Amino acid sequence: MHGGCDWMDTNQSAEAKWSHGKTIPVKNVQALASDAAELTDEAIKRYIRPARTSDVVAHSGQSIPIIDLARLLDSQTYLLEAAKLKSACEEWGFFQVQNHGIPDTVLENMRNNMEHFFGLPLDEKNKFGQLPGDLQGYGQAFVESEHQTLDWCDRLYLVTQPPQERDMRPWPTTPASFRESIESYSSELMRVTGSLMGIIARNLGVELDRDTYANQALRMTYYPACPVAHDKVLGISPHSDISILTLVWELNLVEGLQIKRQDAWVPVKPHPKALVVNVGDFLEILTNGKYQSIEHRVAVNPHKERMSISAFHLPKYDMSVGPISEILAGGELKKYKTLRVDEVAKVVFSSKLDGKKTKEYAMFSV
Ligand SMILES: O=C(O)CCC(=O)C(=O)O
Ligand SMILES: [Fe+2]
Repeated sequence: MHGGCDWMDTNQSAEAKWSHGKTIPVKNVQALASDAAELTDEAIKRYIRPARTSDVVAHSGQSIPIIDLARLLDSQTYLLEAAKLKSACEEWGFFQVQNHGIPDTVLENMRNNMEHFFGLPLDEKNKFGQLPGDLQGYGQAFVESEHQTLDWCDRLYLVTQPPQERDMRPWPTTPASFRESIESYSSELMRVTGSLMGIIARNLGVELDRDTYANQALRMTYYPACPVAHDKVLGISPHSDISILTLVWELNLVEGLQIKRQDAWVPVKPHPKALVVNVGDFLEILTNGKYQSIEHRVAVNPHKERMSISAFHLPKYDMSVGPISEILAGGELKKYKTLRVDEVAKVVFSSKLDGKKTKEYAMFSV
């Protein structure tokens, strides 16, 4: 094949991969929230959740473990820090990573560009909006019905790695340095993920092919302040991530993320120098449940907007993932089916966020 045909083929295959998830378009939340007079009971009724008994927020001072990447990479301190990582994966499924080595300039550029982008007028942001049938771009996700409760956030979602999977159309060109910032941020996060996954594999006593975490997508989320009924509204519904590993940067340090632990919601305090890392569903499947993905959600703030970037690292889409035989103890049965990654993605990306969806789908029934 030559010239134009090559380009078309590449473009079509990127589109085909991402058209397997779908979402119903809904109103922009930032625009709704920006006009106090607009925030009538009628306007926000689609965001209001029925009260739930499991809504206890733990304020007992529990906080997720902190892992130091520099200590993990230093042979003098490796053993102790790797043991901490092992227990964080087994006992919590969530931890913070400090000393990740991402240059301050990379983080600052990304923060400035993201703030600038979300501050643009709606029609400017919509130039990079989702097209029908595509999840990438500026918009929303996980809306499967006209009746479901909606999340109080807007998102910019982009497939970033490997580079040949990129569709550049929804990558913003305003501000001018945004694409370059995304590129640098994305490769730094790939490096951190590679280091963590190397040690996670050693802790598990297995070899993990890099293809297992070769795909990366960034979800940049903007949660407007919610001056009315903020205690009945959520920024993101309870869910676990489909990924192998997710790395979240709470870039303006506003609280909101809460993780489910022993039936209470534990707030995660943003740390200025750390990334929040969580075990995803595919890592749970690979480890036959030794490491579990944890349900989490985001609460909204009545006065402050919140911004975060989630970097999802996933296996290549044409891979099949199931429990790794080498980590099954003698006689241990596989609890999860072996499924193609793109098939699981299709189910998860076309339905509303609702608890541990992948697990329901992938687990053998007992
Ligand atoms: O905003 C956050 O802190 C977390 C967002 C999240 O859970 C997600 O994007 O899957
Ligand atoms: Fe998440």
